[in-house]
Amino acid sequence: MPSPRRNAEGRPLAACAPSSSGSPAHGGGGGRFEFQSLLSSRAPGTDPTCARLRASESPVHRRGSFPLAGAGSSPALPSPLPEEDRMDLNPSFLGIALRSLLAIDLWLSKKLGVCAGESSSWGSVRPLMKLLEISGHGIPWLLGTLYCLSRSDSWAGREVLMNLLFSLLLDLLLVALIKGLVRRRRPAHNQMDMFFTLSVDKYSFPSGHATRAALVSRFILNHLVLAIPLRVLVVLWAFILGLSRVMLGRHNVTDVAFGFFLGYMQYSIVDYCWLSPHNAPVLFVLWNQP
Ligand SMILES: CC(C)=CCC/C(C)=C/COP(=O)(O)O
Repeated sequence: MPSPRRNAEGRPLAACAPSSSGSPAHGGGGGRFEFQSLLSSRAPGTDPTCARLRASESPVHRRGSFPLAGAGSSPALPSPLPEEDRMDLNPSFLGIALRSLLAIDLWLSKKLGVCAGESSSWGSVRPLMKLLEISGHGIPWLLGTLYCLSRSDSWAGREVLMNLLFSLLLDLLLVALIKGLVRRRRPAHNQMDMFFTLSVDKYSFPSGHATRAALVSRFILNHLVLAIPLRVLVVLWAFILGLSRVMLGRHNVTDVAFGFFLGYMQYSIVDYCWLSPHNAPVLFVLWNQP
């Protein structure tokens, strides 16, 4: 005989989720996530699910809301809850895994945030980290690319720079979009003293510096002929820039990890949509106008 399901406090849920319900609670309900009850930190008194539960536990409510039982004939029969409530109460493996990952992320990010303030354990390195921050900021990269474009006198150079400009703009757009959608706050230990930010930059997921570092370094490695030591330096710069985001307390580790992934994928998009005088002649002709 299967053992009754249990809620987050280990209490059996058999009364709320009868096994005859078709068991949507195991994720069969159209692929819906089930971790709402795990992620919810609402006080019991304010949680509508809890309110419904308490009501269903009341004998008065039970009798009145289960007409098939007949008034007084089966007072112990539970009232069936709407399907979505039963699913909410069932902690899934995915929910537990996500919560654990989040806890590790927050713990590790706090540990690594050693330059988050002047008085932090590595506070003396903070100015250096802030210099690195500027090296991955969008403004110098955009201005630098525009300047080089204006100075470039070869078609090949102009093509590469035009695509770098397109990459940087695509990156800004995607990062702003995701930050606005996810709205994850920056770590509590971060000091918001960054150079030139947009309004979405109050959010931390994903790290814009990490996406830019991955995108630009992949771009450079693919389009610039560099000696091996310089190629290593480019990769090191990207990695240290990402690490410095966590050390400065600007980001959690997962913001940077996802940022690297996103930047890497962005380059694939740029490569796929590569702009050239053949497929985007207007751009190149316009740029050549006096
Ligand atoms: C205003 C422009 C052109 C870029 C903003 C660059 C910026 C401030 C990104 C935020 O980076 P993190 O998400 O790594 O903190």
